[in-house]
Amino acid sequence: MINSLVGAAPAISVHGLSRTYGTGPAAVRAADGIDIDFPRGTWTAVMGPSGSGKSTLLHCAAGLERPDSGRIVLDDTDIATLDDDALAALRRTRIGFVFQSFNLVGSLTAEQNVALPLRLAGRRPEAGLIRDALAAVGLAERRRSKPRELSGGQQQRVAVARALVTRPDVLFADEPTGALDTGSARAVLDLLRRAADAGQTIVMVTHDPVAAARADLVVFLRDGRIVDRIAGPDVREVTDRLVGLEA
Ligand SMILES: Nc1ncnc2c1ncn2[C@@H]1O[C@H](COP(=O)(O)OP(=O)(O)OP(=O)(O)O)[C@@H](O)[C@H]1O
Repeated sequence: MINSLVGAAPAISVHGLSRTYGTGPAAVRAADGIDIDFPRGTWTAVMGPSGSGKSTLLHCAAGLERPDSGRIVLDDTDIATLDDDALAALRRTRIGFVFQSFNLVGSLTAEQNVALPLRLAGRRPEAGLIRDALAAVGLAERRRSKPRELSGGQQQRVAVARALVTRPDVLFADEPTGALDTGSARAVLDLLRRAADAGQTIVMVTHDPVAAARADLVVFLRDGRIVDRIAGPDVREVTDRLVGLEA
C-alpha cells in the first residue's frame, strides 16, 4: 500500500467517491467509486485520458464540488459534514488550489492576486512575503502587472504563487505547468518538489510524463476509476503506462 511505502498518515483520504453529471441517457459517471489516500508530505500526480475524471477527483477532494456519494476525510474531518461556511474556512486556511484556467482577478495586480488569500483569511500580507512568492516563480519584476498584461504562462505562475503563499497543508493543482515553456515548468516543478519535501501534500493533475515523474506517486484514471499506479515513477514508465491507457 502507498501509505506503508512512504510511512506517512494520509492528509486526505477519498473513500468510494462517485459523481455523475447530467441525468438519463446523457448522464456521465465522471467518478465511479474512487478510493485513494494522499499521504502527508508526498506529491501525487493524477493522469489519464481526457474525460477520465481527473478534474472531478481534484475538485471533490478539495471541497470545491460535493460528491454524490463517498467520503473525503481531511485529517479527522469528513468534509461532507461541513456546512458551506465551514468548508470555505477550511479551504482558505488548509487548502490551496491552482485552477486549469488560473482564475486570477482581472482588476488586481500580480502582487494583489498573490496577497488575496491572506487578506481573505484576515491576515495582513507582508510585502516581503508576497515579493518572495513572486520571485520564487520568476516574476518579481512583473508584480505590478495585471493579468491581461501577462502571458498565459506568467498568469499560471502567479496562480501557483497565490496557491502556495498561505503554505497550505494540501495543494491541489490542475495542470500547473500546462501553459509553461520548459524552463518555467521546471521552476514550478522545483517549487512543488520543495513544498512536498517540506511536508506539504501535493495533488497534481498533469498530462506531462516529465512533470508526473517529479512526483512520488502517479495514479492513472480511466472512466472515473483508478486503474493503475506507480510509486517512484520515471518518465519512460509513466509514458508507457499512459500510452497503454489511451490505446
Ligand atoms: N459540469 C459538468 N457537466 C457535465 N459533464 C461534466 C461536467 N464536468 C465534467 N463533466 C464530464 O465528466 C467527465 C470527466 O470530466 P473531468 O473534467 O473530470 O475529466 P478530466 O480527466 O479532468 O479531463 P481533461 O483531461 O480533458 O481535463 C467528462 O466526460 C466530462 O465531459
